[in-house]
Amino acid sequence: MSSKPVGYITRIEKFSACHRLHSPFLSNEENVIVYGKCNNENGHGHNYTVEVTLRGPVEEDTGMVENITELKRAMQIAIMDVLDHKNLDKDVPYFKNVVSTTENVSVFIWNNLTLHLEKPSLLYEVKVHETDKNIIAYRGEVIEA
Ligand SMILES: Nc1nc2c(c(=O)[nH]1)N=C([C@H](O)[C@H](O)COP(=O)(O)OP(=O)(O)OP(=O)(O)O)CN2
Ligand SMILES: [Zn+2]
Repeated sequence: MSSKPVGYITRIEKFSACHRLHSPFLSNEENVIVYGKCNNENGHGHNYTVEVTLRGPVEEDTGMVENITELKRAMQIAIMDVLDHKNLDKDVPYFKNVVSTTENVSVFIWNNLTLHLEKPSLLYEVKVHETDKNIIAYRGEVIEA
């Protein structure tokens, strides 16, 4: 029986976007209490950093888990083309009824990458830095509610 080493490859992209944290499930008063300054009616902006990690065997023939050029291509389509320089709430249909928290931005990116990666089963983690201090990761896990 043969075995292959398992590698993790990560690529980073940065995008700028604005948004407003406002839940349709809460009253205006509740939104102010929950989101504070982030509920500002005219929104606010971030310079987001996204780290996407693929996990898989280091293939003997190529020496790679996946060609980073392929990851770069998929991230351009699934992240940059749809989120960079956008108003998340108004320009991205997914966020019409989904609050544009960094958790949900991470889930959106994960879902979109699975549609555009040549080998979506390699997707291991999406990590989004909303600010230098606020960082959220999603690994495609769900919990039955
Ligand atoms: N669980 C989450 N909490 C919060 C989110 C989020 O996406 N998920 N988002 C926000 C706001 O969007 C807000 O913009 C965060 O910015 P801010 O508080 O200014 O960021 P910092 O903590 O880095 O800034 P300080 O310098 O520490 O004030 C809020 N919560
Ligand atoms: Zn914000």
